Amino acid sequence: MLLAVMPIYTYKSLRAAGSSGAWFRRAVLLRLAAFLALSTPLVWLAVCAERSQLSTIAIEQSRLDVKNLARAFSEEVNSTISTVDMSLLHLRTHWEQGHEGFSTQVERLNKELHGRVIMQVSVTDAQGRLVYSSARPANGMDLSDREHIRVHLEGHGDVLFVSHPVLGRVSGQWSVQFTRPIYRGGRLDGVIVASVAPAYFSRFYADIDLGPDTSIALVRYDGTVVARQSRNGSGDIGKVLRGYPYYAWRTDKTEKAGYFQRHGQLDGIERVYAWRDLPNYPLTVTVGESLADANAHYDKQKTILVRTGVVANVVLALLGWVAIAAADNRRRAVKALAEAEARWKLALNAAGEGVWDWNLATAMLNLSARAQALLDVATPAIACPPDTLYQTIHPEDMGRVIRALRDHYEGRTPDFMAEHRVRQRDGRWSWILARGMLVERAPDGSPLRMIGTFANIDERKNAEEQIIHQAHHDALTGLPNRLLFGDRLQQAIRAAQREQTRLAVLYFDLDKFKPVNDTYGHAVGDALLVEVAKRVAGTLRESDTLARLGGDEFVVLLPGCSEAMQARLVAETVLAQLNLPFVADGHVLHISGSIGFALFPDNGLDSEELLRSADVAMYSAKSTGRGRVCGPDEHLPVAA
Ligand SMILES: Nc1nc2c(ncn2[C@@H]2O[C@H](COP(=O)(O)OP(=O)(O)OP(=O)(O)O)[C@@H](O)[C@H]2O)c(=O)[nH]1
Repeated sequence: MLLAVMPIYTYKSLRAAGSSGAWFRRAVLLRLAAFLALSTPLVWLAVCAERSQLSTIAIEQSRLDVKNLARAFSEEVNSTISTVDMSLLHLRTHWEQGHEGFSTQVERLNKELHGRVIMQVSVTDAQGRLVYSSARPANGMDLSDREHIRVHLEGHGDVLFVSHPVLGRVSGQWSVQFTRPIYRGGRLDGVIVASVAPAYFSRFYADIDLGPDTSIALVRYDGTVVARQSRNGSGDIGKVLRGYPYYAWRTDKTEKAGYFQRHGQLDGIERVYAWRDLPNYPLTVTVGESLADANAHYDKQKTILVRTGVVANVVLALLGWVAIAAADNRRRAVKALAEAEARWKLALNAAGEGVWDWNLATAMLNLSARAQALLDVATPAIACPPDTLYQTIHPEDMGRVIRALRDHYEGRTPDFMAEHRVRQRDGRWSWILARGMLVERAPDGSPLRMIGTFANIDERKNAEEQIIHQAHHDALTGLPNRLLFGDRLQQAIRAAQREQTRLAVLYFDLDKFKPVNDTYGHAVGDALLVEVAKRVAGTLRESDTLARLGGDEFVVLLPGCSEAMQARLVAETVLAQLNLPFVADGHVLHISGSIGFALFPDNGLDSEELLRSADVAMYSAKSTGRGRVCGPDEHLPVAA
């Protein structure tokens, strides 16, 4: 059958349709390339966005750091300058009260301040000539041209002045001059000068490692670098910075602190800067952390991010490859399935077979056009729960169908096959051969889906029935033959045994039949035999069986007959019919018959014995004159 050779595509077989070669198919590789061309930029866009986010965080963190440092630095520097200023005021008081013991005061003060700041102290007269120096003997040198002296000689009031850093000609050391005017009697009497090494202002940060490119500077109101802690060491002291936003303090006093980001003027390094004005002095502190240092804190995270991107890209590529290869496999399998389906449907249609697909989970039966015609249903999909099969299947076939289904479900048969009748819409029964096989089971093993075919077998069934009929019936009269009669007689005997009843058999042979044949021909003899069968059958009950054993011999089974009298009565009735004239093929014929009968169990305990008894009785009737009925007890006359 076609079903046996056609491929059955199940989910498993679809999966199996894929092969390792699928990975390297051109179509798969092209799709993978397209997938990667789309997904890779997305992955790296995400990585770049995250890296940029980290850079933003780095700069924000850096701003916070430099802001805090600028505040701390400004407080420290302010404290140092206050110390210097307080010391100047203290020494000025001494100087104003008299010059004696002034050197001692200076030494004592330096001792007290040791560790915080060490100052050299000088004093000029009202003309700017040096009258005292803690570093060397006063030689009356004219210092009136120096900015930090001149500013007081010009009279700008009692304010602290901070000078440009000056590189000592002899010492080679930088110093910054802090000066205040000296008054006597309300008039300018000179200038007191404290010289301080700029390193004092940034020493506090020498030990703080913010990164190699961090810059901490103290800048004068005109942009002059007073002190700077950077990779350049003290090399930048005295240089003038231009164009920085913190100059605004001179015009716009509202801004006292702020940020900016730029390339450093002194070393070209890009930094995040925080600046803050000293509250009481014309100085600004700046702290700058290089972007490279700020970002270095997040280098590890950035490296991890890049590695994550690489891993994500690889994983995405592999997953994409698997998914694309699987999709390609499935597409090919489905295509192969469609082609195969088309092929075998064509083959099945050509063979006149209908295809059915029964979903047991939804109880829906899908039918091809041919299957629909065979079942004689109006739609290609019908509800068909297993317990409604009896509505369409012939009751006599139902048990066989259910058994075949159960055998297949339980694995005893490789496929399902059953021949059964189905009811047509006009009420007729039509024979079909149903074949099928389970293609899907639930995880618990219960059947989910079956597919199969229907074929109409009416013709074969009719032929079979005809053969069976011919094997059991007499071709001339249509009566049961010896075989069928023997079968029915055995069944009747078994029933009589079970029910403790009796039955009778008549055995009769026509008298003077041969002359009919001889006189009118065989065809007339045949016609007479047919008429005899009809007439005798007409005298019997439906439950009786009239059979032709051959020639002009007939038997009758009387299942309900329990008395010899009854049997005799039936035999007499049959005989009366045989004695009546027959018309066969236009000829009026007169025959008769000799009838013997026997009873079960009286005259035989099985069919053969019983028939033999009836035959013997018939022979008695024949030999005692013909045209009569004889029972089993009526013996043959003793031969003369
Ligand atoms: N026409 C016809 N004749 C048959 C058929 N079968 C057997 N015969 C004939 O039927 C006759 C039966 O023989 P007998 O029963 O001895 O002949 P009979 O004349 O009835 O003799 P008795 O029974 O002694 O009265 C034979 O001539 C057979 O050839 C048949 O199917 N058709």
